[in-house]
Amino acid sequence: MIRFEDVSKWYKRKTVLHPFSLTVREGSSVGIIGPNGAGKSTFLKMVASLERPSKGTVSFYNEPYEKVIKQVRADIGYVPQDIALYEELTVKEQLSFWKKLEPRGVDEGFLEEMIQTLRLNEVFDQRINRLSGGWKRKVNMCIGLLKNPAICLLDEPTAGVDLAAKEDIIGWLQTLHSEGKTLLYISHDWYELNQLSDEYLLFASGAPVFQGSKDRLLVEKNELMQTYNQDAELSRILQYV
Ligand SMILES: Nc1ncnc2c1ncn2[C@@H]1O[C@H](COP(=O)(O)OP(=O)(O)OP(=O)(O)O)[C@@H](O)[C@H]1O
Repeated sequence: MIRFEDVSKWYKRKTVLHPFSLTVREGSSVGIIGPNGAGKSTFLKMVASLERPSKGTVSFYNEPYEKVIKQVRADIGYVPQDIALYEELTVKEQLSFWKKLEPRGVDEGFLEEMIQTLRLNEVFDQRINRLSGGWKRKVNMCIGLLKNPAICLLDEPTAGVDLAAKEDIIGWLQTLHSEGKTLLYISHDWYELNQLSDEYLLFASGAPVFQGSKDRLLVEKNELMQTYNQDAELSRILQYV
């Protein structure tokens, strides 16, 4: 349902993603892995339509992106790696601020379930600047997914959080997956990846070099390590599969 065809991306003279093609199935939960700087975030931003390809085409629902742009915008929720919250607001104020910005309104039942699962009600009246990194990341996630999106994109959703917050976040993402939503998330954490992914997308040196199940990754990992033997970080990642 999401298809990249011969897509590449460059900034000025710097090529960040070399030409690649891939498809993401509706309802799949895709763990995006790879060394720093391999192009994972740029790829995710292109799915989110925050970045456009320099060359090639992206289609959603078998239609070119340009034709279904409105539906795509409505269907996508993006949780950025960087937390950008208003530090002076309480969690409650923060959520109501972002709710007002949703053009189609918010499904209150869904929001309530997300708040409960992430236990945000425990810190509802606290200002953001008083919260730990784990709570901030949960608020950040709640805002990114406020509109109950069919396609959930998350850039390192559990980076820097403690185990309790991690369990909450993983639990919520598992719920979304079980409801048939499509999940794409970047992670460096094999615990999280094992809990959530039914498919892996591995980036190396500016291109996706593997897409498939964990079983297939296990079969192909030695070959991948040999092919990219200059990339010590990639070998390190694959050692933990
Ligand atoms: N707006 C930009 N202008 C120029 N270069 C960029 C821009 N955005 C990303 N890059 C470069 O593209 C390359 C890939 O970056 P990207 O953030 O996609 O990698 P990543 O795999 O997500 O890395 P990380 O794991 O560190 O987040 C990096 O070398 C980065 O410096």
